[in-house]
Amino acid sequence: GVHVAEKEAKRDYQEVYNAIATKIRDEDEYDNYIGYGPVLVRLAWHSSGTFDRNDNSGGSFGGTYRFKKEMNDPSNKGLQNAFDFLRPIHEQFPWISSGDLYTLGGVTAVQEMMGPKIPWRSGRVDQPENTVPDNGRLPDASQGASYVRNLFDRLGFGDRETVALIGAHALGKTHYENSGYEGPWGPSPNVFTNDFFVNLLNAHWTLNTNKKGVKQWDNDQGHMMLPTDMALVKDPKYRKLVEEYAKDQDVFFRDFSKAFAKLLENNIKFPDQNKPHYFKTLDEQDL
Ligand code: HEM
Ligand SMILES: Cc1cnc2ccccc2c1N
Repeated sequence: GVHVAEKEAKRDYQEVYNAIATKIRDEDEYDNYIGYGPVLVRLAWHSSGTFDRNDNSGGSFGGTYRFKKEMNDPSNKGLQNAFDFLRPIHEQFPWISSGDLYTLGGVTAVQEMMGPKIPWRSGRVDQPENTVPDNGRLPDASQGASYVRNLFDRLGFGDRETVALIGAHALGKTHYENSGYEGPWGPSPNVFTNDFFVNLLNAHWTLNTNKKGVKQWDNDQGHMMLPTDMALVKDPKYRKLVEEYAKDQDVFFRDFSKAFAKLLENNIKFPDQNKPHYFKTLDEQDL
């Protein structure tokens, strides 16, 4: 059922943001100098993407990613790097819940990679191991548009929100050892832009079977797209949205911010007194 967030305690969440942001800035060598930003965004998404609106199960509230059943979900391969990155932050701020930490990690990463401000509320409460949702709720990259539409409908999202959210694939890369997909990263692996949409529309894509026997789309500049990425330009309704975001990065940023905040808060009711935080970036604080 829907969880009720606990009333916000007198805590300095900007301090936690700054600790995460400083660590992202310092540890820049991870993944061939992409850094930890993208994998932190993916952890926030995967810890929230287990939500099912049909029975109000899953979602970020209980921080259940910390249990091995969820951590070992094949869809979560590679996220251990984000979990290990956040461990010393959790030791420094033991009062923060796992769910708040995983989602705050994603918000910090988006903003420090020059993405839009993401409003964030605290109050998630760790839940016990017997509340871990079943594996298999996170999306399969080999599928087409109708699968994507159904999966994001289960998460409570329409077409606009779905296309905006998948725009996060401008960040980071795929890794053979995690998902069986491989590709040198996109044009801006650690800077949040609308490049994913521009790339989708402008490059010449060919479908190949990679050395792991997995089908993926490759282009002449060495970038790749997943089948579910390509579905966004094959489906006429999705394609309209891809064109809109490729033309106007500000509209993409506005829609992404709303959808990402909603994703991180699915299945949670927040008390009115828990106002959304709009965190300052390190640059904005001259740190
Ligand atoms: C149809 C929906 C989606 C599918 C099938 C999908 C699938 C994948 C796959 C297969 C990878 C590569 C993982 C690896 O090999 O390390 C990946 C990476 C990533 N995904 Fe998605 N994803 C989806 C939606 C999203 C959404 C909604 C977000 C965030 C809002 C997101 C953020 C990321 C990021 C940031 C990475 C890069 C991680 C890294 O560089 O380590 N994805 N995704
Ligand atoms: C350019 C591009 C396309 N698709 C992706 C899917 C997952 C992760 C990264 C991606 C990426 N950089």
